[in-house]
Amino acid sequence: MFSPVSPCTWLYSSFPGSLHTPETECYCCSFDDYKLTTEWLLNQTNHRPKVAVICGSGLGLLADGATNKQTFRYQDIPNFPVSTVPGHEGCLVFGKIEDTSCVFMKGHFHLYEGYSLCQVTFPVRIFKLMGVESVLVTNASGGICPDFKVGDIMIIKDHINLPGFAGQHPLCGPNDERFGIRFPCMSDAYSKDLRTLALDVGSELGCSHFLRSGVYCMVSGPNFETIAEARMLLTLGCDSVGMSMVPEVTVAKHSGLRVLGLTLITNKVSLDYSREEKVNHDEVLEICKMRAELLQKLVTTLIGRCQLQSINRH
Ligand SMILES: O=P(O)(O)O[C@@H]1C[C@H](O)[C@@H](CO)O1
Ligand code: HPA
Repeated sequence: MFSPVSPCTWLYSSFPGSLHTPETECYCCSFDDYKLTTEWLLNQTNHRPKVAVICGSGLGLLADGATNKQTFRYQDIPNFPVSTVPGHEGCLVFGKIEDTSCVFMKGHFHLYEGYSLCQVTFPVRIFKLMGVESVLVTNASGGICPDFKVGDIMIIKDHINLPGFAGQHPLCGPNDERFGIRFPCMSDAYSKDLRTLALDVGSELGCSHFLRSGVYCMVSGPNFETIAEARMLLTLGCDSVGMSMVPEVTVAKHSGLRVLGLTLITNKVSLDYSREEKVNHDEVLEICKMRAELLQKLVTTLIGRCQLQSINRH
């Protein structure tokens, strides 16, 4: 739709229009904001990523499988929000998986941190402008489906955008046709080819018994669900619930990126008033740590296989 911007030589000593300031609470990013950040990054790195991996809570280790790495802290990248949640390191890592040039977000942003959805999804449009074609989004979530176990990995086949129903939607506001159309179709947000590939790779790696497929629901957080809310989500057809991912997926799909979503079931959501266990973020991070190595293997194998099957190329 538009050609990637060429690298500029201008170096930033300050970041005019920075999104970090409190007065930009309801900030809506302009095309120039995206362009400025893209040009800055293209000027700082020789990597030209085709795949972006967004690492959710405690999953930054996914970047460790890459070679020839180059790292930027979010606070050093013009216009980038910064991570405020434990388990989100807050840096962008460029590197290679086999022959595929990738960019990893070690940590992403949430509505509950006080960021606007424009800020939450800001990196996705930067990736698009840099030439990325596929986005692999990962996060942690609670299992609603009674069959799910802690440690299961759910391949997302669809989502429910609960904040979107209440007007918290990343595509609200003027539509920029340079990114995508006003009314994008979301019925195929998660690429069928990539989901099939993930299942195949998972079975090759011997993890079929904890690989699931299902519907993810986003809530705003930051509190975990009440039992009545959890029961409502079960009735609505949700298999898991979390506090992220849907805005990034929506913006990625809007701009024609291919999407794969993987969510790690870190806890079972209470559906029963007699259940004693109480979920907390430390437990979420603990399960992420337990599964990180396997998820890393799954992600790196998938990226290598994508290249072989040319799934990255449209
Ligand atoms: O960034 P993700 O969605 O993986 O983080 C989950 C949701 C909350 O941020 C946090 C709750 O423990 O983990
Ligand atoms: O149970 C949960 N609910 C919402 N978000 C989550 N992220 C990890 N676990 C959960």
